[in-house]
Amino acid sequence: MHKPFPRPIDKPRKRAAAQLYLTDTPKLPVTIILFTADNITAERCFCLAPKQRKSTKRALRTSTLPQHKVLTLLGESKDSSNGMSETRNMDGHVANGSTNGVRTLRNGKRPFLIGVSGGTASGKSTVCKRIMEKLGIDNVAYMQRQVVCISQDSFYRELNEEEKVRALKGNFNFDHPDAFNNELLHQTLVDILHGQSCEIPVYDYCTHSSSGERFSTIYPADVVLVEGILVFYIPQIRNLFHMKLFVDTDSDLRLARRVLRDIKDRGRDLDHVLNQYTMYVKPAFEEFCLPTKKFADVIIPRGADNTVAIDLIVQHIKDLLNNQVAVPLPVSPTSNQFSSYSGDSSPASPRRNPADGHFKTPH
Ligand SMILES: Nc1ncnc2c1ncn2[C@@H]1O[C@H](COP(=O)(O)OP(=O)(O)O)[C@@H](O)[C@H]1O
Ligand SMILES: O=c1ccn([C@@H]2O[C@H](COP(=O)(O)O)[C@@H](O)[C@H]2O)c(=O)[nH]1
Repeated sequence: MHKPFPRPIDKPRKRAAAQLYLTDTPKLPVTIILFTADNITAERCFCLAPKQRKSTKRALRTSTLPQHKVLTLLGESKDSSNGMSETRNMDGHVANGSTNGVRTLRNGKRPFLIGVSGGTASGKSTVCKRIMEKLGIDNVAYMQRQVVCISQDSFYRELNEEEKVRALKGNFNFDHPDAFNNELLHQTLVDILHGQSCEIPVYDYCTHSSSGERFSTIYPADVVLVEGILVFYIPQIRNLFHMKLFVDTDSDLRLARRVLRDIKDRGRDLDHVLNQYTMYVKPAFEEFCLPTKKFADVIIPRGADNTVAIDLIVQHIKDLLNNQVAVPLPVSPTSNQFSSYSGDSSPASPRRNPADGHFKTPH
């Protein structure tokens, strides 16, 4: 359970710099993150009218007020008793029921990012699902989950008309690193590491596209699982993970599972699945996915059948959540043309990867 909020300020000299993250959708709550000298200390959601957003942003830009002052300025109710304080808008109205506050991070620490890779239909999603089940997360409301899971598939890039026609015929290579919007995935993970809520596109395998209108919100969580065939391929993305898992399942079994799944869930027929598999999926697995196995910290043979491996990982996550494991900094990209993750608050010095600095597919 996280502590009641606003928390008592134990050290008066600690000042909070507040940062306001605005979403483009006016109806969505804005997220305000309070930083102190050592780390993110709290994150709150507020529903503000557009005008209020502007003035609040201006007021907060240079703020070095103590936390409770910042929250007063924002109109937060002070009489929270259950750790999920009411969030009020600037007029003092309850914004959205009583449990709409986004949870604060585990003692203000940065989230722990776990990458889960492996070939198609190796069981990546199933392994993540088992981990969540064993942690009992699936019974917890989305906003309050300590562990969340996202898929690289949400970050497939938009296709042009000609590519769409080819995709519908099974003639597009969805297993090549360039099929993804890697910049967006990278930026999303950087935002997650900074404790921000993120919106990720909802991908439709039948139309091979994200609608552009449907998003799912990822709320700040202590542990974030990121699964996908190529999450370890791009160094800037790979280096953001604190822990890397590779699900290693026999390729015949993967093909058999893929055939059944793609026909049942992804609107394909047998010809389509087999053509795509032989033409693109298998060669790309060998060229791009399999070579990234060497980056894994833990290889999970037989995927979700490997209950011993899953139990060990679950135990590690539990220890993390109970603060019994020191969280290392992920490798920080030195220079990046898209965004930067500055893990500047940790004393640990980041490991550097000589391949960093160029955000493109390393052919
Ligand atoms: N251990 C398992 N035993 C039986 N079926 C499984 C197992 N793991 C995964 N599957 C099935 O195989 C298919 C692919 O699994 P999934 O977890 O979606 O793989 P990935 O995320 O790696 O593509 C799904 O239909 C899933 O239900
Ligand atoms: O529009 C699409 C997008 C992706 N695919 C295939 O999906 C897999 C990756 O997902 P897994 O869950 O890891 O299997 C990849 O092999 C693509 O070929 C697709 O067919 N159509």
